[in-house]
Amino acid sequence: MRLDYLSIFPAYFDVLDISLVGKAAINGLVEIHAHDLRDWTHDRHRTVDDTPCGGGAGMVMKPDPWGEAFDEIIGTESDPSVHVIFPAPSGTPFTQSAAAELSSAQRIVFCCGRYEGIDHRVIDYARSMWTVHEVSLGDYVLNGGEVAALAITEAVVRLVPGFMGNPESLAEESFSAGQDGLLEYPLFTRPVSWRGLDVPEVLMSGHHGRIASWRRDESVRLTRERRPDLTDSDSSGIH
Ligand SMILES: Nc1nc2cc(Br)ccc2s1
Repeated sequence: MRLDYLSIFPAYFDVLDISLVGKAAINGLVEIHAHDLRDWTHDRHRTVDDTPCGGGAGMVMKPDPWGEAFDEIIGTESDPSVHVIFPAPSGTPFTQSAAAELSSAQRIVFCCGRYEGIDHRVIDYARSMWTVHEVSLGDYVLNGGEVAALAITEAVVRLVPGFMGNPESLAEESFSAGQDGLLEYPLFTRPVSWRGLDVPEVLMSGHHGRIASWRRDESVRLTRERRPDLTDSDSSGIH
């Protein structure tokens, strides 16, 4: 899997060299390329933004640098196997299933907006050429798409076959299919008693049936408490 990042702050992605994703890069599972969008400007000030047509506050990212960067980084041929991701507050909520789908992609290009956002024609052009995802990480606004791109990267790359040492652990995580799309149950380890707080007895019983039942009940309880929106989804197993 090749991952490209287009940003006016490419140094944000240096962290990928030291994180788990860096390990995958070393193993050859992923190839990471960060690019400075200003490298595709031609004026002395390396300008990437301009005032919004129709008025309004703030600045909008000009389409020209993006188009030239696309030409060099991705090419000028249409290819639906290339996934282009635009993190944006107005995007579709990013989910574990979206991460799972992207984990089989061979090419992902992250376009990290700044200012008030990117000229919409950039997204329209990308849609005419590649598979585009406008995604949000939640109902809050960041200063740019870089942090969102890092979060999406981690969610996707950890699902790439061969990345996780123990792929079985993925099956029991929150939102995973193995968890019926529910939130993960509470976890405990030794010591059995810590500062007056004990591990639930059932987990020390060695009775696998009771343990499984307790964990399921806890997942259902937590999901109903914290994410009632998940309890009606088809994959949740609870209605
Ligand atoms: N939650 C998010 N906020 C932002 C802000 C900008 Br500017 C670009 C992308 C995103 S994703």
